[in-house]
Amino acid sequence: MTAAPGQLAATRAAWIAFVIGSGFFLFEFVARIEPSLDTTAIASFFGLTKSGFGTLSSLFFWIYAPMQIVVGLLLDRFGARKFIVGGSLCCAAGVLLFAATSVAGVAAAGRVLTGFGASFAFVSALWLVNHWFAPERFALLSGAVNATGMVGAAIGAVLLSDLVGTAGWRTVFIGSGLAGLGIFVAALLFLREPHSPASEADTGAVEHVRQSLAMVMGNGRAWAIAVTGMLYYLPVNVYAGLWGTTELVTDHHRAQITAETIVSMVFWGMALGSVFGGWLSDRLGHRKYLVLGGAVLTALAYLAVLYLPLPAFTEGAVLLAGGFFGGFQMLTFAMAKEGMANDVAGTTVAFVNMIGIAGALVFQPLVGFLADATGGNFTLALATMPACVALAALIVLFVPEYRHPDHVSDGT
Ligand SMILES: N[C@@H](Cc1c[nH]cn1)C(=O)NCC(=O)O
Repeated sequence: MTAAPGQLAATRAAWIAFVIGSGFFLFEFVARIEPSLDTTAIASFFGLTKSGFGTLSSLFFWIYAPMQIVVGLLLDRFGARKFIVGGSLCCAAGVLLFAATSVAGVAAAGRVLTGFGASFAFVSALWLVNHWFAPERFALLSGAVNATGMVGAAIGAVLLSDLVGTAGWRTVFIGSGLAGLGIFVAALLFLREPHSPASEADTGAVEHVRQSLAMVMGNGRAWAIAVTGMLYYLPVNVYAGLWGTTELVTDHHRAQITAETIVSMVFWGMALGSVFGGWLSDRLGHRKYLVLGGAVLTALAYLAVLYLPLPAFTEGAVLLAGGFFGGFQMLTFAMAKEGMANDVAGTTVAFVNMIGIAGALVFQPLVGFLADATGGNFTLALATMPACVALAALIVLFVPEYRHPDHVSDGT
């Protein structure tokens, strides 16, 4: 039997939305890490100290984190198209502004604009997956969105580092800003709005915010899953994203480049694991015990790397496994969203993401504080990572399995 032309057009529109949503996430992930590609040159160009440069770069997150819930509320009420178009334009404009100025204050405004635009990417991509595709494809496709960001950032960082060395950081920023404008044009021309509760929503803005927040933030199950996701996600931002390399250099006496290579395995593993975990979960039609099992194996992997005297190759292999099973944390988005009505899908995903990011913002300095307090013992300070992931496994054990009728497939 052949598909009707209308169905073919919808399938095409769904995949175009997936590619544009993932492409936007990939672009914003590159934009967020871009200043780290040449910290010394950028700091001296703007006449900044290390701490001044750190503040300039972190402005991205100051706006990105609180915007998450706002983005979720907007998507559920107005749909995704206009926010992906506007968000990608702001993000690209912010990157270009950063590259075009020699005034630190203007660069700071550019960084804020980048973070503001970027805040629409991840949640919008998951919102599009939710509303364009059948419920039993959500875990796989949301895992694929995550993997695009991870792989793109890992490959991009290597390629762009080389390019920064030869062409200079401003050229690289301009190139990536232009790529962001490409996403903007693609969204403007090709992105179609899916059918969703937002298409028919007619509640006033204040009432929409009040009702959606009450539904999501008043739901104990959503909180438990958000905290599970946050604890489970910590090693990615805190170990792999900040302190892991230092721990391997100071406590395991690895060379800097070896330590960086070992730590990068987390991101590769995470890209593979978020797709595989999503595929397996959709195939089994099950989430909870995959999150539980994945979290236990992740905790064991980090414990092994921290405490066993392993050769460098084995450390890399174990962190690849830790990243792989860490990728199963993406299932917390499916679990949370499926427990709620479809008209708060965006707000629910945004809430889980915001709690996850907030956790990293607290734990990055906390691990630094613990390392200082223990006389520079990073192994002990980072033992909080497997402990938190094990706690995530314990919490999810008590989360009831529930699927809202909105997320039961009608077979189409
Ligand atoms: N995987 C998420 C973060 C998360 C939050 N809770 C569980 N995981 C992610 O990568 N989000 C992208 C972002 O930085 O917004």
